[in-house]
Amino acid sequence: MKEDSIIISKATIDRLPLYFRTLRLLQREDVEIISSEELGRRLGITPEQIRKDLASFGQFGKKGVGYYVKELLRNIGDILGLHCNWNFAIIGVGHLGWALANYRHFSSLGFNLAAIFDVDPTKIGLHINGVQVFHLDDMEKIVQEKNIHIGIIAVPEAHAQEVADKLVVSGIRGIWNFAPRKIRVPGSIYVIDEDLSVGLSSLSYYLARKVPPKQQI
Ligand SMILES: NC(=O)c1ccc[n+]([C@@H]2O[C@H](COP(=O)([O-])OP(=O)(O)OC[C@H]3O[C@@H](n4cnc5c(N)ncnc54)[C@H](O)[C@@H]3O)[C@@H](O)[C@H]2O)c1
Repeated sequence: MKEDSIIISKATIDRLPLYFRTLRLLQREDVEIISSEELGRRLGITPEQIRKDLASFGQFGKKGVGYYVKELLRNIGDILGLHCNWNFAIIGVGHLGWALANYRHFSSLGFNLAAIFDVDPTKIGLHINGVQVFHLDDMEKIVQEKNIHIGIIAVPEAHAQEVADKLVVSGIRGIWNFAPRKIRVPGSIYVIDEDLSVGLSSLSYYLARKVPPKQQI
C-alpha cells in the first residue's frame, strides 16, 4: 500500500467506509468477485471514481475480472485501521449517549466501548450495555487504565470544551464531537464533528426548493 507517500483527499477517505460496508454485505451474500461497475451501481458512485479511490492505496483487483470481495474487505479494513480494535469512551450518558452506548454495530467494526463518563450522581456506577459509568473526575485514571484512544462527546454544548480539555489531558487521540460547537484542541488531536441537523437541514433545502432527487450531488 502506498498511502504514506501521497496525500489522500478527505472525500476519498470518507468513501472508504461506504466501500467497506457494501463489501461486508457482499460477503454475507457469498459474492466472491465484484466489478467496479457493479460496486458503483450498488453505491451510486461511478466505477471510475471507485478505481481512482482504490488506486490511491495500491493495486487491488484484476483487470477484466474485478475485485476479490474478501481480500478487498480486509485491505480496506486495514487502511481504515479497524484491525487496531480501538477502545473508546462516551462522555455524557443522556438521550444521545445512551443510544450510542447501546448501538451494537460499533463492536462489529472492531470498536470497543471501554468506559462511560458523566457527572450526574444518579448515573455514576450504572452499567450500560455492560460498561460502567464513571465520574468525569476519574477520567484520566480510567483512560490510562483501559487504554482508551477515542472519546465521544455527548454532553450539552456548554460543557463540550471543558470535556474536550479533560480528554486531551487524559491522553485521548481522537474525538467524535456531537455537541453543536467547535471545540479547541491541540494540533495533535483528531476531531470529527457530527451534526445531525446538517442532514435534516439539507433535506429541507431539497424539499423547499423542489430539487428533483436525481439532481442531488
Ligand atoms: N439527542 C439528540 O438526538 C442529539 C443529536 C445530535 C446532537 N446532540 C448533542 O449531543 C449532546 C447531548 O445531547 P442529549 O440530548 O443527549 O443531552 P442530555 O441532556 O439528554 O444528556 C447530557 C448528559 O451529559 C451529562 N453531562 C452534563 N455535563 C457533563 C459534564 N461536564 N461531563 C460529563 N457529563 C456531563 C448529563 O448529566 C447528561 O447525562 C448535546 O450537545 C446535543 O446538542 C444531541
